Amino acid sequence: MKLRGLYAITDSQLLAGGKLLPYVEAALKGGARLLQYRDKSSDDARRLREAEALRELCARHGAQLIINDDAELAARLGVGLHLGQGDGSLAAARALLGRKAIIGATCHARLDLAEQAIREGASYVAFGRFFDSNTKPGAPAASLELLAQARQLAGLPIVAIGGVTLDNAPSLIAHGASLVAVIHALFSAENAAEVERRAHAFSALFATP
Ligand SMILES: Cc1ncc(COP(=O)(O)OP(=O)(O)O)c(N)n1
Ligand SMILES: Cc1nc(C(=O)O)sc1CCOP(=O)(O)O
Ligand SMILES: [Mg+2]
Repeated sequence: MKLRGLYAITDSQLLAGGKLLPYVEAALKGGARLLQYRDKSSDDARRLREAEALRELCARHGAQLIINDDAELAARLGVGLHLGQGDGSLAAARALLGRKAIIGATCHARLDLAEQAIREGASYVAFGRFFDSNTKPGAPAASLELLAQARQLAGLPIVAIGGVTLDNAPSLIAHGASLVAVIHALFSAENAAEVERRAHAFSALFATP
């Protein structure tokens, strides 16, 4: 599967109150190619239940589910994984999940971290944050020039994250981003129909002329 397009990431606050499944389904209908389940709680039973439901939705829409932080849950469901710098060994996760699994790595604004992630078996490398982020305002800042440099270095898909909106996503794509990862500008919508409209608009930015 070619990794290119909208990468939607869930948020426990924005999707509270029964919005998780309808809003995610809207994002998938709008063309999201990857969906990351990002839930920082320790309620393992709920996390398993929700991740299973998301796996089913992704399968129905031809998208890939990625679990944030939790290699064991990803292995249990047979889906992908995203690891940050403090989230455990990428090489160990690759051994656990097998060579076909999608495993992504946070590289902040550092090409050396991307080189290391590539050596350890990453499927994509993620850089950010590129703009002011509602979700993670304190994340280290990254520049558009970095994306162009990463393009030279990595034969892998490059994910851009952090404050991505419909207005600024074109600059990220022009500088080499293969996927744009979005939370607030996608899921802060008033209703599921608006999520779908936004997802369509993000996806259209990747359409080849
Ligand atoms: C696609 C993508 N890129 C970066 C991150 C951030 O990961 P991390 O630094 O581990 O921070 P948390 O998301 O775990 O708070 C991500 N989740 N997804
Ligand atoms: C989870 C995350 N990681 C980041 C990083 O820079 O590594 S920025 C971020 C939050 C992305 O959410 P929003 O689209 O609302 O800014
Ligand atoms: Mg993490």
